[in-house]
Amino acid sequence: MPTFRRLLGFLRPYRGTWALSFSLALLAMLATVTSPWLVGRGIDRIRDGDRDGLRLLVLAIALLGLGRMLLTIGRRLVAGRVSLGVEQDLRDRLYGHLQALELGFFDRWQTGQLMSRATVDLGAVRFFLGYGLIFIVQALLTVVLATVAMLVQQPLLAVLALLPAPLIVVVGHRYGTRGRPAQQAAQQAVAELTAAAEESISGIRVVKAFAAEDRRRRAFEDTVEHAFQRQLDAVRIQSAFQPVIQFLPQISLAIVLLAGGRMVVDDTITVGAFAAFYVYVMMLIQPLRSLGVMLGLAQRATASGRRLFEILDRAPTIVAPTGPGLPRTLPPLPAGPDDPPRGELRFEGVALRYEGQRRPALQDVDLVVPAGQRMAIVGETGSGKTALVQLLPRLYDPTAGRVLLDGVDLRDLDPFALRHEIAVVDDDPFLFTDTVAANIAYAAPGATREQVVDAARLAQADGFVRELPDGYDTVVGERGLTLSGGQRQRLAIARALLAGRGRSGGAGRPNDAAGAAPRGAADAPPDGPTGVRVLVLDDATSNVDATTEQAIAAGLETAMAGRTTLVIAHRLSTVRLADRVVLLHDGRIAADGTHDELLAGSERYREVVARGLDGERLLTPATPCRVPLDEDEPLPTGGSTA
Ligand SMILES: Nc1ncnc2c1ncn2[C@@H]1O[C@H](COP(=O)(O)OP(=O)(O)OP(=O)(O)O)[C@@H](O)[C@H]1O
Repeated sequence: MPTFRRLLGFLRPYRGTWALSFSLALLAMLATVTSPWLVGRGIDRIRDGDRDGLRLLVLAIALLGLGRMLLTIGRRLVAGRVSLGVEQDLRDRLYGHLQALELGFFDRWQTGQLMSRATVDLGAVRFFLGYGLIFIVQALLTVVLATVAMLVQQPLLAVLALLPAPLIVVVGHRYGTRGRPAQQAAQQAVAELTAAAEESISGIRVVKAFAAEDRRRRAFEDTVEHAFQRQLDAVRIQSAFQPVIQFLPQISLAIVLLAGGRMVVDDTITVGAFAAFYVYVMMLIQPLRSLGVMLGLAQRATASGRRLFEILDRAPTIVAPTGPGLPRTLPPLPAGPDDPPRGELRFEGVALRYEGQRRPALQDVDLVVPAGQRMAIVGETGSGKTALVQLLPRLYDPTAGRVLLDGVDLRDLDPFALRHEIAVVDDDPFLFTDTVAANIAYAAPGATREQVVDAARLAQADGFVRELPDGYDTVVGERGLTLSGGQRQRLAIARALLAGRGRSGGAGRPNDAAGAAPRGAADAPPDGPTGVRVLVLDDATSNVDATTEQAIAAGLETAMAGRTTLVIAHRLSTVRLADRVVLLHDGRIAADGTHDELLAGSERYREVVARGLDGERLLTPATPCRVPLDEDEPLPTGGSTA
């Protein structure tokens, strides 16, 4: 019941419209209930041979019918507005809420589950609130008004005719208690089906690559069978109850024919009164029957509502903090050469344990990354590299300790504002179904075409983009399936290069001026990206060949210049982009220093290099690297691990 009451809460903004709809329904029902009485009077006029009286009554019946028609048209229009309004509100609220929820929520929910709630459940709720509820009210009104009319005219006959009514209520109630759980189970099964289908389609490449179509199909057939059985359970209950609910009103008709017919024969009532009564009972049948259907609708809506509230009640955990002086803002970006550089990162006693995980992904992480430094993060798979960088845009909050950007605890910042300060290039970049240009300009919607092309050129994407059928206006498919992994990665780098542009309003690149960039800053074009303090590259060049990678590295050089950069590195060439290397092991910092220092001093680093860090290339002194390094800096060869 609380769910039902909460669902009614969605009608609150439409109280006025709903009241209008209700009033129109009431008037229409009054007209409906009056007409059998007029029909009865008309029949008596026929018996009496009263032509004028009959004509008048026919006119009244016709006018009443016309009025009812107009009222119903108005009521339907008004109810339609309510239904569509509720649907829109529900969609906005659910989508807005999903957007506000933190990443951790999506770790535990299947996409298909969320999709089915956003479509199937939302549809059930809006149909019930928009139409179902008014049908129920209308049906109840008809029952009440017709009952009153019958009681006023023939109390005894009315009581006899209404004898089966309590039975209908009892059966309806039983139907409710047994039908609701069955409906819920069926809906859950359909949601699982949707989730399974979604996963099969989005994972189609893996399915095909491992020739797992048959296995996948069999698993899917099991899910279909489960959904089929649950729906069959619901149908069985429906099949047993619905016909009974339909049959019971027929008993009333039989009683009226029997008892009322005798009264006419005995001259206790007129034929007209009997006819009117008969029409009243007929009038009751449809609402009583549809009440059963509507009960089912109400049940479904309540079950769906519960599933929607399960999401809506899940409060986002990563939100803008409230309290005196909160959320805080970051110190301004440098406006001139004398201003301090920005982008300093501090990890103080940081630990992160993902929900439901026993082992922490990060623990006791103490780290200071000075503004403008480029730090490579290396480590075996699962060592916590991604976990560490995910803390920066507050995709997750640390479970212990704190992370500070330019002296401000990230938890004191509005995550929305913070994310404008940090550009991330993922290792599996997601592209939206949109043009190449729009995908590049995703983080900077105000960027001009020139800026987009510029960023693409720097990311070595311009060449292949121009060869696409519509160049920058080519729409790339879902997840950019029409592009290769390397091409997607280059677009993602271009996107990061553009991030923050036009937001800070400052001309040029703010951090350059203070000389924070240890190298490369001087090579950057004067109209480079602005505003982003921290750049995170999650093995951003893992999908491209060596030649392209070197070219991208030159572009990255521009992006990194003057801003703090954290690079998750799997290869030597990526490590070479950095001033400093941090080695993670089991979520802890195992070594920290330059590549050469670590090679010389850390046994574990040497192991990681030899086993995982694309060892061959790292250990081969001949590995070419055209990243512009300072002339006096020797190329790291890594030979010492041999
Ligand atoms: N969303 C998540 N929910 C629960 N556990 C997670 C989640 N993401 C990562 N983990 C776990 O946390 C640990 C650290 O994972 P992380 O992704 O940071 O490793 P990584 O060093 O980036 O590995 P790789 O090089 O393979 O990408 C792993 O044990 C992983 O299983």
